[in-house]
Amino acid sequence: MPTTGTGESGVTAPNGHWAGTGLPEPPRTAGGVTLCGGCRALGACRLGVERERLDEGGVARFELSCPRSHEGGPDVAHGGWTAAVLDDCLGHLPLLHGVMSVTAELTVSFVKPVPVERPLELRVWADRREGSRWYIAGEMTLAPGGAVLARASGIWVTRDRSHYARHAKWLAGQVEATEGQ
Ligand SMILES: CCCCCCCC(=O)SCCNC(=O)CCNC(=O)[C@H](O)C(C)(C)COP(=O)(O)OP(=O)(O)OC[C@H]1O[C@@H](n2cnc3c(N)ncnc32)[C@H](O)[C@@H]1OP(=O)(O)O
Repeated sequence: MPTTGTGESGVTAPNGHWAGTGLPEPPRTAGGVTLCGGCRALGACRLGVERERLDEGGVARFELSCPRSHEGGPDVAHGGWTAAVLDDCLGHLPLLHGVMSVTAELTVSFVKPVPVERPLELRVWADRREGSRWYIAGEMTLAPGGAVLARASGIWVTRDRSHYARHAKWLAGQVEATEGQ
């Protein structure tokens, strides 16, 4: 992934394009975390993902912790945080292969309460690929000891650059149709 250097925030400014999409590469933090639209202004992942990498076996590994701002019950994560971070990290597996995709289905098992502000790990792998569909699974564990806290699996569908333009066109059509009512 070509880059133009690292700014003061540690976020690497991209100058390349995702293979096959024509879309600009998203920026990455010093920890290698690809930033989505909402996190770019902050220069950090708001879900608390600190590091990400692809290991030799093709498994994506993440270091993270649940920020206090996502506390649900006392000292434990809101389930919405757990689902969101699993969606985000599972979707980063195609990204780490230079492929853009969107979540089509996601199933989450909440195995144990997730403590806030504790080091966590997440492993993500592809069970199989069929055409444009990636069948991805992952497991969140407590960093010391490796107790499983949550599991997720789902389907990601690869997209090309027309995805968002197509959406904008579809939305404009919906708005136009309701304005005429
Ligand atoms: C770091 C940067 C990260 C950036 C990536 C972030 C990734 C995410 O956040 S993903 C967000 C959550 N997921 C989504 O928004 C996906 C929404 N769903 C979809 O786009 C589609 O259902 C999708 C692509 C999964 C379906 O794919 P596929 O199964 O191949 O079905 P396909 O036959 O092409 O389309 C199914 C329906 O969706 C519609 N559709 C597909 N793509 C689009 C689109 N871009 N715009 C509008 N409608 C669309 C089709 O027209 C069709 O509609 P209908 O049933 O009425 O004919």
